[in-house]
Amino acid sequence: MTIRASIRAHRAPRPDHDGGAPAALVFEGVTKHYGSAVGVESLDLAIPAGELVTLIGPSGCGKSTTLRLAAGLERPNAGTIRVAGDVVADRRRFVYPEQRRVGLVFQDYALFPHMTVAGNVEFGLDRLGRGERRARTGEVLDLVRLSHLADRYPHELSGGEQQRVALARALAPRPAVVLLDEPFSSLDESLRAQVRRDTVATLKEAGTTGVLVTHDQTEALSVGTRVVVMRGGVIEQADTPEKVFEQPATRFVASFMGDADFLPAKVHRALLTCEIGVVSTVPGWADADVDVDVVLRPHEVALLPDPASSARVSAVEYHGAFVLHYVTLASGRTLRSWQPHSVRHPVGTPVAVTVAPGTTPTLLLGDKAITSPPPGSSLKQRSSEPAA
Ligand SMILES: Nc1ncnc2c1ncn2[C@@H]1O[C@H](COP(=O)(O)OP(=O)(O)OP(=O)(O)O)[C@@H](O)[C@H]1O
Repeated sequence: MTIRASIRAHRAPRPDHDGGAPAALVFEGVTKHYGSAVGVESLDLAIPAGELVTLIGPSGCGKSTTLRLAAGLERPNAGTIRVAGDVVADRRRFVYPEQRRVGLVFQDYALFPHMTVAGNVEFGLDRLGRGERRARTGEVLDLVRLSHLADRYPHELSGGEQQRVALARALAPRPAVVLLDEPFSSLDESLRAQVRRDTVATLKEAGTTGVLVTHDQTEALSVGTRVVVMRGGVIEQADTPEKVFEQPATRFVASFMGDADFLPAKVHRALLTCEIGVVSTVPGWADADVDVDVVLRPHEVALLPDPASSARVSAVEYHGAFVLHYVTLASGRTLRSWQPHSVRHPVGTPVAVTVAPGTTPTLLLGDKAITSPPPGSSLKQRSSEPAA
């Protein structure tokens, strides 16, 4: 089964409905090409109401194209896009951005400089009467805790406050989904975490579905109720943050979402072994005999000085709370290991390398993760095969 097919199957029975209520945003077989460049290819994704989905992937993988298609800033070449159950783009139909129930928050906020905070928020509410417009503006400014700055102009606000105005403006018309394109990237590190927490809390409080594009792996994992990892215009994996990190579907996801090292390994009679010895048992693989690669993350690798070991610490990087140790194994391959702040093994120290207890490492066959023995890897099967 291809990854795309498996993602579809996993959303059964109806990809665009969640217990009767339509999903907030649905892409069905959506393709967008720019000449010969692939923006997105046969994209299938259903985002239930109330979720906050993070979109992540390398530069050029199609994140912004996905948002722009949802917003109505691009027309798909093929496929169907639905917002809150309504078709907004397909072969025949195309609903313009201002008529879609989507709100947008961009990296640069795009506030109108000549309008006050209240003016900026009221701007998208022109279909309401004056009284209702004022009341709704007051409500969303309360929500983002900016009521006291309603009469200021954007240049009189901090970056974090401008971001909150942009969010209030996006939320004011009660959109079915808010699309956020790297909304925190122009904020400095110390402010970013606070603004991020405020934004997530505001979206939750408003009960609004969000799709957030980010370059930052930690942000994708910590903010999203679901993380969508893209590559080359297609979805590699769409899952909970825990699954994406702990059970990556592919070699690419394993290496893109956090640090990962790969070692050739073998599963024989339910025992996973590689160059560092026995890694773990693999329940349910009692009859298997198969060569795989094992994915080891630095927090799963334990070190202990051992003069008899041929593995050596080859580099040490100080990261503050933790210290990253690079270890060169007898084969010349390198593994990384996070050690607590107080532990520093000098370069050249011989170390025994083991896997932290309780680790259930991901196994790869080629570039895909496997959770059960592949066909043809059973010892029983092989012993019953007639000799050639
Ligand atoms: N207007 C355009 N004209 C031609 N090609 C485009 C256009 N917009 C996007 N592309 C191409 O489509 C692909 C996807 O671009 P997109 O902007 O969606 O990627 P991205 O994942 O958002 O990248 P980044 O992280 O760098 O912002 C890229 O190969 C890009 O060069």
